[in-house]
Amino acid sequence: MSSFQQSPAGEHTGPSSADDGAVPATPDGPGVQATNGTYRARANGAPVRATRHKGPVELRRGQAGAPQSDSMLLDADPSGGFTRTDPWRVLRIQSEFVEGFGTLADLGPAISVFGSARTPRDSSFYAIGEEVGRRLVDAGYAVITGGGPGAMEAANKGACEAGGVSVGLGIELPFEQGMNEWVDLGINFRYFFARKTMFVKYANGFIVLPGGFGTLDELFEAMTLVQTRKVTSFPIVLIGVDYWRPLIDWIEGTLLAEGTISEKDLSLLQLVDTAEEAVRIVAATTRHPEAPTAASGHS
Ligand SMILES: C/C(=C\CNc1ncnc2c1ncn2[C@@H]1O[C@H](COP(=O)(O)O)[C@@H](O)[C@H]1O)CO
Repeated sequence: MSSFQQSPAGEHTGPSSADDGAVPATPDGPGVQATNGTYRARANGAPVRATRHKGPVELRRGQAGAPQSDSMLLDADPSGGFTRTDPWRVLRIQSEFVEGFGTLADLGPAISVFGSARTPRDSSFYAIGEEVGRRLVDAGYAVITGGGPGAMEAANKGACEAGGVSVGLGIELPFEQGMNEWVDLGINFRYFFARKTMFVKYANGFIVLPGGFGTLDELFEAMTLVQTRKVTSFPIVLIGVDYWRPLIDWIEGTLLAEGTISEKDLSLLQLVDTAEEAVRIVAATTRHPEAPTAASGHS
């Protein structure tokens, strides 16, 4: 038996030998799905009994047998393989931005505080982190951290205990840590880059405590964004002169000396030893905030 391929407009697009494959039940009689996904009518050319509409497209005879979008949506895909494809990931990434923007839009003035996930609770930098959180709240800022342990926990603790808005932007890691207990408004991210956007978009400046690769990554991203004027009026304050001095010396002695950065770029960083100085600098450099409270609504 022979059959023909037919476009939705009803033009014949060429012969084919068919009687193969599954025959979907359609309102107009049976059809056969071709390898290119179109449907062709059987040779006996079922008469047009109905026209199926699919958005702006009209489908008749065999073409009308194409599965409906709804039924494809509701059909279980036993493999679940599509969730490991890039188009699906794009949607997941988009959902992280939607969730982040939606949750943080009303946050008000905020400062992101970075620092090592490994800072012990009995360390002087943990105490300084707590004081930073507390002083930021007293100055009218919400405190945003990575929501993890160490310096992040310290800043969240200070902010929470001072009655401010304590935000944690957690990251999914192979070794599950969970959000520290001092986070009152937490969002978990799968993707570092989506999370990093939130640190910058919803903060008026950065305070950076001693840290490792993660902290350096966040610090250098912020410096690049300020250097390239992707963000403006964005103070970056490093706490811990002894810890950061060798890095600053290297930046000065090598990067500046070799001309890979300019004098102006170097001035992006401010180096201090106390929470008080750090908060004074960010407060002086950012617009004066209205004081948000922990009760501020976020939907
Ligand atoms: C490695 C350990 C815990 C990991 N947990 C983290 N949770 C949330 N955020 C994290 C975590 N680790 C790194 N970060 C981010 O990077 C910065 C700290 O990284 P560093 O390498 O420790 O300096 C921090 O600001 C977070 O945004 C505990 O063993």
